Amino acid sequence: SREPSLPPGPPTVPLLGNLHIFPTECAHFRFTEWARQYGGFYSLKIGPGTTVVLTDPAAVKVLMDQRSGNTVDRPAMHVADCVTGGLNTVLARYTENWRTLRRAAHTILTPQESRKHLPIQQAEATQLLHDILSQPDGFYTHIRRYSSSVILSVLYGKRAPRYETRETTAFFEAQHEWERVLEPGSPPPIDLIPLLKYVPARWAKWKRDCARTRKLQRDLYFGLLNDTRERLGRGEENGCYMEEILKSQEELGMDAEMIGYLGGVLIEGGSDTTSSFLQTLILALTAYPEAQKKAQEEIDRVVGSDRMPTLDDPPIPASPPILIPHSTLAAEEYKGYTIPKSATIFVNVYGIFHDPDLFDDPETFSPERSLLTENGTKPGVDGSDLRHNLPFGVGRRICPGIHLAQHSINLNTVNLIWAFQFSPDIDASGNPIPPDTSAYQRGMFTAPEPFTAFRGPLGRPCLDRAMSAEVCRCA
Ligand code: HEM
Repeated sequence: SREPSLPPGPPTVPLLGNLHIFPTECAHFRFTEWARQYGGFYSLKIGPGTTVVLTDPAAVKVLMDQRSGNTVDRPAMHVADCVTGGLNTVLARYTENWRTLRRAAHTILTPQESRKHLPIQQAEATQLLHDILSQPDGFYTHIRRYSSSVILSVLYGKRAPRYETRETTAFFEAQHEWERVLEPGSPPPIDLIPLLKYVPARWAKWKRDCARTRKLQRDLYFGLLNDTRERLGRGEENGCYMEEILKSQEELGMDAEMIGYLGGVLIEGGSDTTSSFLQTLILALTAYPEAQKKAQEEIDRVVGSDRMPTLDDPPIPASPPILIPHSTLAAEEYKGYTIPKSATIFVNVYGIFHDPDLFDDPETFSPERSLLTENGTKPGVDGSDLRHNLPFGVGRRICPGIHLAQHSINLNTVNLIWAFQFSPDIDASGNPIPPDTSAYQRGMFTAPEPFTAFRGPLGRPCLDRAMSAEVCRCA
């Protein structure tokens, strides 16, 4: 049962607590329903353990940003340790290894360093326009090619000129297996019943899945690292990030194992997040033609037809539904309640940005709301506890790739709206079939289900000129 010192939550049953009603897919919808019932700070009992869900910007600010020293940990995840030996920065506990990996990631991803990668992003963004123009139906995969090519170039100086490039397909294969391993409900509840760790592999499918995923990841991450090391040995530097890390390896206190996984987590962090945002953007533009029209008019006013957009043109925020869970290092007091040590904390970003008390008509895609007030809240409502970059995380765990990601997002958002008209499919009677904006793939790294969107180029003379050039397909 729920301890009296915990914030309220759904009624519990013996032994399981709330485990039997814990959502295993699209958790943000259920988390949001409960928030409307129990408030922005409520608890769930998962067996003997405690989970806290935050859907209140003030609670997020205090507990996750201001008291981040205590909420910086991640919950135990045995399967992640089996696959990466505790060296995946995103899922790692608050250990010395995490601090070392995080420091190293930070050195290349500062605002100044991120600006140096802009020429790569601009070149890849131009190829993205070219690819969509020449093969519109493939826009979904062209976007995935874009994001993995940017991160592979930044890290290893190696492009992915095609979606079928060896490293890209190897990455998507490994990522697919990784997502299956991490999918809630896919492995048995090992973190709740640690005895399950000792079941022999021949009876534990999850162990065989972990071993296969580990091999796929290591083949790719250490293969890329070895290529870089060998290139350095031949004196053929190309100025990529992993060269810097290899050169300052001792100073950073990293061994080869850590460097391999650092590269891996940055490929993972930099690929599907960025592409999911851009796919979501196209989904929203297709479903909300009025919003698309307004954005095009604004871009026409600022950019026009004679030049392509640049990064100084307008920005837009991104939004994953729930942040990666955090965990407490010690008990934490808030509003008269006590969150115990080792409690799991979810920040329900979806629930916050869909709160009708904070936002007018929150279900509607309406970017212009951000022009009315700083965080897009209703006029007269205090939105000062919100942060526009909340979708990138909180406290000491905030996404280190935020600047690189913002450049990709801003550049491609403006490019896509400037260059194309996205519109829904048409049925047999000629009526538009609006895409389902809530159809998202299940799993930890969510993205819209593939959808169709007719798109026509907007007749930009300078786009035509740029597109008539040959696109370099070399790596
Ligand atoms: C639209 C793009 C992106 C979004 C929305 C995004 C979002 C996030 C979020 C929500 C977290 C968890 C923060 C938390 O626990 O509070 C995170 C962590 C992380 N991200 Fe990103 N990210 C993006 C792009 C990138 C890029 C481009 C990179 C690498 C170049 C990257 C690398 C990482 C890493 C390494 C972590 C783990 C941080 C840690 O746990 O210490 N991300 N990201």
